[in-house]
Amino acid sequence: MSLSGDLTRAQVKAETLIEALPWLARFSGSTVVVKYGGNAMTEPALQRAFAADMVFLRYAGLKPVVVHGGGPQISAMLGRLGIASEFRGGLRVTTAEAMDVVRMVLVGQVGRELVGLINSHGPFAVGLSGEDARLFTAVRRPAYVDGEPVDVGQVGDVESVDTSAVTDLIDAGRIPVISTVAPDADGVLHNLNADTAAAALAVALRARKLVVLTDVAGLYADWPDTTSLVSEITADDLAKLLPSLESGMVPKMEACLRAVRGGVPAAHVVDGRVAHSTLLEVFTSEGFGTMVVLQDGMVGA
Ligand SMILES: Nc1ncnc2c1ncn2[C@@H]1O[C@H](COP(=O)(O)OP(=O)(O)O)[C@@H](O)[C@H]1O
Ligand SMILES: CC(=O)N[C@@H](CCC(=O)OP(=O)(O)O)C(=O)O
Repeated sequence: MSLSGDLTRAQVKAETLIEALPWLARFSGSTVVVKYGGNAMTEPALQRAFAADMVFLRYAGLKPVVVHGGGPQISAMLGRLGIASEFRGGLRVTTAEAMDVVRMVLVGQVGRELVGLINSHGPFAVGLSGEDARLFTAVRRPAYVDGEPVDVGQVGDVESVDTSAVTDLIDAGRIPVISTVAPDADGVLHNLNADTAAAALAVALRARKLVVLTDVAGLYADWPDTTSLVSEITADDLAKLLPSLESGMVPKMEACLRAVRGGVPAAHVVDGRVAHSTLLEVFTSEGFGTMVVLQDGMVGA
């Protein structure tokens, strides 16, 4: 490499770093709720990149809170145990038997693995489930298929959030890592869709952003037409689009809508197949994926 080539590369690196400056200034001190899911959760190099991103955010003065999914891991374990599972309207039909497996996999496996990855960088991550310190209280929810409600068993929506355990950890400089199982008011455990729970938590924490990782580039207005990627959409336009969306995108986009209507300035769906997608979203001028805002012209998201 020539001296001028080295200088050019150094300048590109410096420009990349300096591009983050206005975003560091804007978001330092802010709480960001990140839903970890999709490929980022199953591919080892992407898992490590995600964990590094959370620690980067923390050192940059942001307050990351991670809510993790685990649908593929739950399905794999149910399969190994010979328990059938089925999705309706994007939600897993959860019998009492399946609920035991959901809790075991989310709290005991996926949550623990992510805590370990983050903690390879320092003593930051502490795992919680929705059961801890009454973080989430669930209420049974139906799924909707062709506009009709269908019973999906022990599946919950978030009825209330007690943020105190999470804010205690944030105040201590930790990174909370949250598994989405929660009791209802009678103590019956429910399976919460992780996108839904992340949105409810972002609202309760008055987060600055909700970032949802998935395994596509973002929301497509006309799925699977790849030219129809939406870079920004308002809550009202998203509400109109929701009935036409399929499967996993339904709870994800409902979650974004819930977040921005609940006061979170921006909700983003980003491509978890790309390493460091969270950093690209937070710290670069172009942003990344699909951004949902309450109204057009919302600045500073
Ligand atoms: N309009 C749409 N835009 C983007 N993806 C869509 C759309 N409709 C359906 N999908 C599907 O939804 C999937 C994301 O949902 P899901 O698999 O549940 O995500 P995750 O595992 O990240 O929670 C995408 O991989 C895609 O196959
Ligand atoms: C009710 C419901 O469907 N719960 C989900 C919980 C995990 C989750 O949401 O995981 P992903 O984000 O990876 O899809 C499930 O059982 O699969």
